[in-house]
Amino acid sequence: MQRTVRIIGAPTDYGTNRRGVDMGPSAIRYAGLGDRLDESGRQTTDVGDLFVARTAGQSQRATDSNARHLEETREVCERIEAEVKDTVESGEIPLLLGGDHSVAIGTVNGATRESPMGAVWFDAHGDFNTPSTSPSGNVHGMPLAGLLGYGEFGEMDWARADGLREENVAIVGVRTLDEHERKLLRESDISVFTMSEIDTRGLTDVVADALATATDGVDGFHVSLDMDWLDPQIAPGVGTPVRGGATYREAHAAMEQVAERDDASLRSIEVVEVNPILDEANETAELATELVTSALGKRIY
Ligand SMILES: NC(=[NH2+])NCCC[C@H](N)C(=O)O
Ligand SMILES: [Mn+2]
Ligand SMILES: [Mn+2]
Repeated sequence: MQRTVRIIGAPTDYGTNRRGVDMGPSAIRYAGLGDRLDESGRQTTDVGDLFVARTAGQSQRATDSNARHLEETREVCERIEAEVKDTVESGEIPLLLGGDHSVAIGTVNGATRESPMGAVWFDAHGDFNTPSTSPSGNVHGMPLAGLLGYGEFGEMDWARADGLREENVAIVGVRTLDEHERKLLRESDISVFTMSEIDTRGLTDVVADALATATDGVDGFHVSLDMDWLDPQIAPGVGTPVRGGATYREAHAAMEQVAERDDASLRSIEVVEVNPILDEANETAELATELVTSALGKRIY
């Protein structure tokens, strides 16, 4: 029996200066997420959106600190953590809809339950800045460093997820890194699979390696799907697009490889960075819906 998927919205844009990504959960639901999953044979429940306090005013967030809105991000992530924890404890699979990528701090903290866990992070970026290395001050560029307790995050219990094992973390699709971020990643035990490696070895081999990394010696893994992993031509609705991303077919193939893993080992999944304001007729949200459905077991035949 396949486990039920619990859909949880986290409509936050506190982690980025480009606003609009807080509308991601609506756009993804509007694209038919619940129905698509039901049609594929997956049972679902949708608990709606978690509370995210609105701040009035500016069309873009300020750009004046090392880690902007960290306090608001903590609040949102603690709510996510509680809901995800409850989901995992009740035997369901949490499907978290972002929001910017800072939500991952909540999802992974809720999913680990102190038991060692791995993660596959599909992303154009490393998300491995710390407040002192970040060139932008955007927390969505920091969640992996936060979860692994790097830099200032070492002191932040709410961000660090002690169950996430660094040697079981794989990033897939990387094609841009900030200077200090690159250095810190090289010193870490994270496996980084760049877009160039995908070009030379092929996507299937790379994703097989990433999944092997994420599941080796642990009893569960998390999937973090940043929509900027994809090429901006097919996923234009993201705040930090980078040319040269995964194709439509590569992305589906990767998600099907995720689904081929034992259903019991998938601890949690999230899809983030869908920004409807930057999108074209909701195509990025539709693609997010398709990919998540593939990852949760939908097959062509
Ligand atoms: N989740 C994301 N889209 N992250 C983008 C991060 C971009 C850049 N590395 C930064 O720190 O600002
Ligand atoms: Mn990214
Ligand atoms: Mn990201």
